Amino acid sequence: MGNLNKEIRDGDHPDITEERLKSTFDTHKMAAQIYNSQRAADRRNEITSAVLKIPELQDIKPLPFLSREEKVEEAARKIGILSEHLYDLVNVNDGAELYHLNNVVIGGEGNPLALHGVMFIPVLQAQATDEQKKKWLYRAMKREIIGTYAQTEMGHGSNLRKLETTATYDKATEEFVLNSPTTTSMKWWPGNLGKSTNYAVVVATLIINEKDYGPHSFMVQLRDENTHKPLPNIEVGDIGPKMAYNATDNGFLKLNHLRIPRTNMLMKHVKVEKDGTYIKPPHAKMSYSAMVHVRAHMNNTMAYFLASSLTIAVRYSSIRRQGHINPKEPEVKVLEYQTQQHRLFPHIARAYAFSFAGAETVRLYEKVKKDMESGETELMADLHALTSGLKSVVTYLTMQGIEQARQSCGGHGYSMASYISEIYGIAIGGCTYEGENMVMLLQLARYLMKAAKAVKEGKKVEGLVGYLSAPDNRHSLIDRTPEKSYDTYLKTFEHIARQQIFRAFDKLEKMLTSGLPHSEAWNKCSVELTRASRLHTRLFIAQAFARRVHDVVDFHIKEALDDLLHLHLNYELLDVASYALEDGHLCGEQMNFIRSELYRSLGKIRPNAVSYVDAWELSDMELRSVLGRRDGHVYENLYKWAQNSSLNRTDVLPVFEKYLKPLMMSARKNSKL
Ligand SMILES: CCCCCCCCCCCCCCCCCCCC(=O)SCCNC(=O)CCNC(=O)[C@H](O)C(C)(C)COP(=O)(O)OP(=O)(O)OC[C@H]1O[C@@H](n2cnc3c(N)ncnc32)[C@H](O)[C@@H]1OP(=O)(O)O
Ligand SMILES: Cc1cc2nc3c(=O)[nH]c(=O)nc-3n(C[C@H](O)[C@H](O)[C@H](O)COP(=O)(O)OP(=O)(O)OC[C@H]3O[C@@H](n4cnc5c(N)ncnc54)[C@H](O)[C@@H]3O)c2cc1C
Repeated sequence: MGNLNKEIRDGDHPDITEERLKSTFDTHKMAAQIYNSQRAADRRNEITSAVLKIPELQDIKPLPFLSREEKVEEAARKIGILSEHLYDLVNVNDGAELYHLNNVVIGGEGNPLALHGVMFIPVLQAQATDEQKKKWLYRAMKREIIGTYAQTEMGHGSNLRKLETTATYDKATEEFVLNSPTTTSMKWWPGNLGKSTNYAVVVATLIINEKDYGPHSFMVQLRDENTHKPLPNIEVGDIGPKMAYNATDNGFLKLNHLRIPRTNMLMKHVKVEKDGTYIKPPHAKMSYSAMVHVRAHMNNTMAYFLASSLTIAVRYSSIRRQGHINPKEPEVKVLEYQTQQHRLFPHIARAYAFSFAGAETVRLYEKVKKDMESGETELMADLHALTSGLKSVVTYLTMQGIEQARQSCGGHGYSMASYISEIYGIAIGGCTYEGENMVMLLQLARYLMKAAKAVKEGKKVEGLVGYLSAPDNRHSLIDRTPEKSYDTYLKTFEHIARQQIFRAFDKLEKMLTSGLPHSEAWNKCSVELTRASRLHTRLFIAQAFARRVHDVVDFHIKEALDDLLHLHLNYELLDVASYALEDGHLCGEQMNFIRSELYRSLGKIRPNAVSYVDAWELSDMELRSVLGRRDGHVYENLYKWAQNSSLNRTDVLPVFEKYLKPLMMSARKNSKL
């Protein structure tokens, strides 16, 4: 039958092999749950193996030792080589395969085609007419041109309706005049805009006959296709180094009365006729599709970042020995400490939960995308609400989890040899991009307040907010029913979310009734509103996790996932318990029960800890972490890694003669006086 944990190899560190031998489930079958099919999990490993056979695709040296320019060049070099091998390595129509290939070969720090794949192509697919697709999309897919999505400006990102870049229609010439009138109107932030791309979909405020029609999308050629020089009336460049993600040239763009043909406006759903007549889209927010596309996929990318950090931390914790639990016995693996388990295991459960919630979200997204092609827009509001809440909650909790993973590695976690700080830097960008988290929580809150109003008016609501109409127990049944059921936990989460949604609703209503204008009342309630959104979203995540466990057929996988779900429900409930204690839905006795279940869960998870992270099947090449090495041989490789430091090229640095020697000489002279 072979080992259940598929990472076991001869010569590995015995401490990590010992962990893997304890596995109660087949890690490759678990990978099928994480990546949604056995075929997808197999393909990931096949792609990794194929990449390992191509020497030019390996990192020239560990990425933390590269300068920013070298990072940009290295990513571009690999993109060039990848293009030659692309069709042999992946199915280019499969986004998950492409994403995996990118993670293995290039990693998360970015590459010249990042925004091209993530936003430029999707926006053309969703918003270009057939004729426009022929002109740009097919060239973009063949990489004859490289594009990005240029929306955010120096002065405005969140509030799209106040973008300062204008696209003024000139009926006489049938052109739009694109202009950045102020410094703050410059596009600022778009990925790859700085140096890599030669085209961009620019989002600008449409003006026809002096009337403002709001943000619309326009295709703009930025650079000459042969020389790559910026075209006339265009100023473009890089915005400088960032916290992380520095292989990517996030850029600025100033448009100086640039004229583009009328047919460069993306017109699948919305139109400006030759005579300037404006024809509305079937839904006002259809042009926001590229953002929804990324938000819908972010749960999975965040789950991946979180799982990467945890793989590093859990593997390292299984070979790191420090201190004693029993003073008569040798030093223990730090993974034995309950505090270490409490620090890491709930985040493992979250990574799984985000992946399962992500799969459901992508399914809904695909449905809405298909509907939109035929002008059907009914589910757009549901998708917008769901993705707004999830992107905010998942990015925030991912941030917490990665930082805990880093701290759990002690001093070595702080070294770039762990690579966790880079993963952290990349992941936390997600709290900001695609809609600042508070802004997006407030978008979901609008949807929740509408649902709450409907319920108050005696109407029945369904779908994602159906629980607002469902019967509620005054007291939680956790620990009060003979059978062990997750339903009691989910009902408690429902109660908490429902109470908070109505609390925010009542507060808002009270202020409105007192005569406060809506926007002011909204602002004064906004902390309560964001709380409601978070609780609603955390309920959805827990439900998605439970739905997945319910559907699993394989006994051992189901059992292992069930343990994670149990940990998740107890940990998450403790995290938000104050809401349930407030109105007596939970009592002290139940809190004790939940706490003791949590501790019991940690013990249950412990033997499988390494296998839970191994099941993500993240290769050494994609983890880029000395601490997270599959074979557990950390210490000798830490020493090897440090040899890459340019400071070690000579024993004595020039700064010694220049500064340190004079400093010490003069100090010695002074002390002789
Ligand atoms: C497997 C495959 C591959 C793919 C992968 C993807 C992976 C991604 C991760 C990769 C990792 C690293 C790569 C990094 C890439 C970084 C990319 C970052 C790119 C960007 O950041 S682009 C810029 C993003 N900018 C924003 O998100 C701006 C945020 N602001 C807004 O979206 C809007 O301004 C806002 C807040 C929605 C408000 O819009 P506004 O028009 O002002 O509307 P109102 O507030 O008045 O609301 C009116 C009404 O409209 C509804 N609404 C709003 N938006 C939508 C929507 N999209 N759909 C449906 N309905 C919408 C809103 O709910 C209101 O409804 P009411 O009924 O309440 O009136
Ligand atoms: C790594 C990275 C990559 C990016 N890539 C791209 C890209 O490819 N293309 C692109 O166009 N853009 C890109 N962006 C820009 C990004 O989308 C914006 O920065 C983001 O949408 C946030 O907008 P902002 O910067 O205007 O934040 P601000 O809105 O200025 O946020 C500042 C603060 O104000 C608060 N705030 C703002 N409005 C409200 C409100 N209505 N209610 C309550 N609080 C509010 C926020 O919560 C926040 O605390 C990228 C950004 C990053 C960090």
